[in-house]
Amino acid sequence: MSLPLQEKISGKKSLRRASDFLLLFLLLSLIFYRLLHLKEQGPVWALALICETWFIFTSLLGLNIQWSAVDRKTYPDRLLKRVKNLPPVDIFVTTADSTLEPPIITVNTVLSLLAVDYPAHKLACYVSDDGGSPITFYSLVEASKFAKIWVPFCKKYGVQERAPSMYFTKKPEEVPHGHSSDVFMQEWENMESHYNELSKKIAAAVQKSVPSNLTDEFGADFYDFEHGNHPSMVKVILENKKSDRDEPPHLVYVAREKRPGQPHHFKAGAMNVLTRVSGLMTNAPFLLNVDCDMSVNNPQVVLHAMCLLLGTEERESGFVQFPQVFYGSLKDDPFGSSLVVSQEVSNPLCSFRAAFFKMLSMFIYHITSMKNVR
Ligand SMILES: O=c1ccn([C@@H]2O[C@H](COP(=O)(O)OP(=O)(O)O[C@H]3O[C@H](CO)[C@@H](O)[C@H](O)[C@H]3O)[C@@H](O)[C@H]2O)c(=O)[nH]1
Ligand SMILES: [Mn+2]
Repeated sequence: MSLPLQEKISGKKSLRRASDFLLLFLLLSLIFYRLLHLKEQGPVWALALICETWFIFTSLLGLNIQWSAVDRKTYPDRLLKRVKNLPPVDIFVTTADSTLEPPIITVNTVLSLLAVDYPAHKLACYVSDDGGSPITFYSLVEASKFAKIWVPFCKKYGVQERAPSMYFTKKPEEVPHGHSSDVFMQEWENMESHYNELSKKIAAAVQKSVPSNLTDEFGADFYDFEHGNHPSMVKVILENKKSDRDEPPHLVYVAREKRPGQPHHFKAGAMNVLTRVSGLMTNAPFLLNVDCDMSVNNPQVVLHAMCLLLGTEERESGFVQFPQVFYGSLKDDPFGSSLVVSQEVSNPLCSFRAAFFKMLSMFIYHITSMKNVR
């Protein structure tokens, strides 16, 4: 019998459940106490009562979700042995404003995704640019040239952090197993200088606001692009022809049509367009959705997701949500902006970012909701 691709690990929950019950009991007693003295205390207590009731309601929802929470352990090595023909995955990256979301950030997100440990010809990365910005497009074209050396470097040395801006923040502490120190250091320095060059080119393009070499090679299409009023544009930046194992995946730039007065529905609208464009181009059965400022910090992320989506019992799963780790937050996170509690403890729901989806499940959902409407 073959070993499972994933295992559920249910920890001991009795202590946790007892403490949740105690907390709930205390909160309900508070509400009871407020109700008892509401008449004497007046409107301030009424307001407190409303707030506390809402708090208890949301706590109950959280309690409901975490009641039978389990940890899941996934086994990518078993997956690679068992599934010879891994399914294609379309990756969606959304960006909306080249000023608020500097292109170098989007570029790092895209590079980290292009370099994941998965057969490159099975991956296609679609970048939706709601800003319709030539700078973003230019940055992606430059990044695609860098990807041709970055992807093989990451795979050769088993780099863990595949967003170059993260990887080059410090010198490597050790030489990857089985490699010569001299050769590795030389390649590392070479790679770092190429990345610095890429960053400089992008910074210069941002400064000038129109990259000089956009005029001929690719710029022409952006000439009549007016912000918020332009036709749609789809450009294939990289095409993986399967000829070379180290070749990066497909990379496609998409700027959807925008017209004044037409609602564009923000990220949801961009995602809709991406499903249509990818449906015509690669039509993968799975998709991964990432915001432009999220890089991948585990190169096996797609394999881990596939362990959950391709198993037997897991056929029921429609999506796999990964937790997020935040960089650069304040020490001890006093404002809770890293969402540690909501992601890891109380609320493992789908946040529509850093999540894998099974296309078929969305399709089925669509059909069922259509039926309901009728
Ligand atoms: O018109 C738009 C607006 C936003 N985005 C993209 O959507 C993502 C999220 O938008 P952002 O403004 O960064 O919102 P956040 O608060 O950081 O994101 C959270 O909240 C959003 C809803 O407010 C969700 O859509 C996101 O998935 C979730 O990460 C980013 O990649 C944007 O580039 C677009 O593509 N088009
Ligand atoms: Mn954001």
